[in-house]
This record gives sequence, structure tokens and C-alpha cells, in this order.
Amino acid sequence: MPDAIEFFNVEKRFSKSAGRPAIADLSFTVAAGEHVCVVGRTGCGKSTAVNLILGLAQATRGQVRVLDVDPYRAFGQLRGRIGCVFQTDRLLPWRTALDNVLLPLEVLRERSPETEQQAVELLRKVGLGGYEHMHPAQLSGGMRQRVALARALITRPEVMIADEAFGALDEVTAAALRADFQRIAKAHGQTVLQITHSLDEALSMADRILVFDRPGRVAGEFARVQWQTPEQRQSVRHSLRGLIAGIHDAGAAAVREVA
Ligand SMILES: Nc1ncnc2c1ncn2[C@@H]1O[C@H](COP(=O)(O)OP(=O)(O)OP(=O)(O)O)[C@@H](O)[C@H]1O
Repeated sequence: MPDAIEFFNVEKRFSKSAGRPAIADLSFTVAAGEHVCVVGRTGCGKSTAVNLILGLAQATRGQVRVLDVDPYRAFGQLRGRIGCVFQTDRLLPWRTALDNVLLPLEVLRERSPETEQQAVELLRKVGLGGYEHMHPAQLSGGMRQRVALARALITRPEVMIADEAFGALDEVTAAALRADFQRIAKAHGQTVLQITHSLDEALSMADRILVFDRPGRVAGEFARVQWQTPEQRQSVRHSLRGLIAGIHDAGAAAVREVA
């Protein structure tokens, strides 16, 4: 069975000139049901990789596969099977929380009294029971992000993409939302690819952490078995910091261990 997300020697250039590509040679996979966090310095191609997964951009070279489908050429086959949460909630301000959550189902022509009930239930699951008929402007940033999470989940996607989804929230709100996100993703057996600038977030949530290097390649990876004890966690955090800063020896031992 193919992995849920696959990048094979992917290059992405935004211009035809000989300048630096956004992604140079990116290869990685995310297994079905796995939760992978990606960390890396600004500009290393994390969001570009997300856009490739969502079929919003085409790889210049190499291959991207999501659920065994080319997302750029055949996104129709992936509609409703990938959910995304971004740093900003991207809610439609003129729609209620409930109508925002139902939007993906309207696109799929699956809105019905039954799915409306499912949306109400989902809002309750993310802690927004009773807020269904509020508009985004009446909700706090954390509550809006919860609506965005419910909207991403309403189609029961197999793959969840979180691109800095908790980055704009205060730490207490972010911690609560991270816990809900992880609980729901695990309960549904979802594959998660999560972009984050927070090493603590990655260490607390990921089964595996990938470090991206500029321009867009994997500089190192760590599996959860490597950070079981507080000492190991500290050591992996140190290696992650080093790799992100471009000190490749810092993570070399860890990468070898995983391999
Ligand atoms: N539409 C675009 N046109 C031209 N260049 C782009 C475009 N989108 C991204 N880039 C360039 O590609 C590189 C990677 O950008 P990307 O946004 O993927 O990085 P990132 O790792 O997500 O950064 P950040 O952590 O700041 O969000 C950067 O050099 C960026 O300037």
C-alpha cells in the first residue's frame, strides 16, 4: 500500500531563471495514520510543500502523490479527503460558524439535515456547542480557529494538513486546541502533516519530525522513540536547533539512528 503522502525528488521553481528554487530536491513520505511535524527556518519551502500537496502548485520536477493521486492533475479525486487548517482561520465573515463548517459539504453537494446535525456535533466536539449561529466577528481568535478545525474535519478527511495552525494563538488556547486536534486526528486514524515553528509543539505531538533545509530538502529526521526520556528530549531538541540553524553534524547521529 502506498504511503499517504509521498514526495519523490521534488523540485519547485517559481521562475524559469537559474535562481534558487523554493524546493530543491525534496523526498519524504508520511505513512497512513502517521503524525509528522515539519520544522525549518523561514523560507525553506514548508508552505510551498503544502501548496503542492493541496494541488495549488505543480512540481517543476519529481513527483508528489497524496493518497496515491497526483494532487495537481487530479485534485477532483482528493476533494473532501484532505482537510487543512492554516495560521489564519480563513472563515467567511458573513456566514455563521455552522455555515462556515458546512461550506466544504456544500461544495461536495452533501449538505442535508443529517450533515447539518453532524456539523453541530462537530462544533460541540471542538468546544463550541451553543455557538453555531454566531458570526466570526462575534468569536475570539481561538474560537474562530476551532471553527476552522471543524470545517477541516467535516468531510472526515483521511489526511489533515496543519500549516502553523496554532502559531497565532496564546499559549493556553494553543495547548487546548492542539490537544483537541490530536485527539480527533487519532480517533479518526488520520494522517497528519503539521508545519510548525515550535519545537515543543513538534516534540509533544509528532510521531516523527522532519527538519527542512533551505532550499527545500530534508536535513534530518527524528522518530518518537528517540525522545522518550526528558534527557533524550533535551538532546533531540538540541539536535533540532542545530539542524534548523544549518549545523548538519548536530543531527547526523540521530538521522543515522533512524535510518
Ligand atoms: N508564489 C511565489 N512566487 C515566488 N517565490 C515564492 C512564492 N512562494 C514562495 N516563494 C519563495 O519560495 C521560498 C520558500 O517559501 P515558503 O513560503 O514555502 O517557505 P516557508 O518555509 O513556508 O517559510 P515560512 O516559515 O516563513 O512560512 C521562499 O524563498 C519564497 O520567497
